[in-house]
Amino acid sequence: MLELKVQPLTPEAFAPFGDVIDTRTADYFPINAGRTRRYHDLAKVETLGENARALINIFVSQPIEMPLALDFLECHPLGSQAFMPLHEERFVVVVAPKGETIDSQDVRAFVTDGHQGVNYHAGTWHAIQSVLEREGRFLVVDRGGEGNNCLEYPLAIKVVID
Ligand SMILES: NC(=O)N[C@@H](O)C(=O)O
Ligand code: NI
Repeated sequence: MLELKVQPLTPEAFAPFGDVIDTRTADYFPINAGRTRRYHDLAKVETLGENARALINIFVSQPIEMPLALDFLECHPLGSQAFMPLHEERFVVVVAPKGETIDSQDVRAFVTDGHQGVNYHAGTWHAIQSVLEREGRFLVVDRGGEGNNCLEYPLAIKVVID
């Protein structure tokens, strides 16, 4: 079984897998007579295939127990998938590069700090949402449309936090 210890999420380390959504590291410009800071175009939304469209969702998830035991990773070949916590919830992110197969050497585990969201690029292998400590409410932006947009790859992983 592959055992991984989570590392703090950073945009650089996550770049091969997608985007980190974080107003603390993003540029903005003023709108609405200066009352609003627009943090603009923070992540690459991909909606591929027939009748593809962007979906706005809310996920309400029960917390996981650590160590986290995974028996598969999944991917969405036809679109990106973004998770943004609505109440500074922390969550565990396990990813592997897009591809037909997964090399265990390439799997990475991260933990967010409550201010961060993630956007998985189309095809990035990832664990299903794994929120820590308390029930989590997340804004989720992903892809709707025709075709199978959820593939699973069997892989046993134990994720530890420290
Ligand atoms: N299935 C679904 O909507 N969610 C998963 O893709 C996930 O990444 O949590
Ligand atoms: Ni997913």
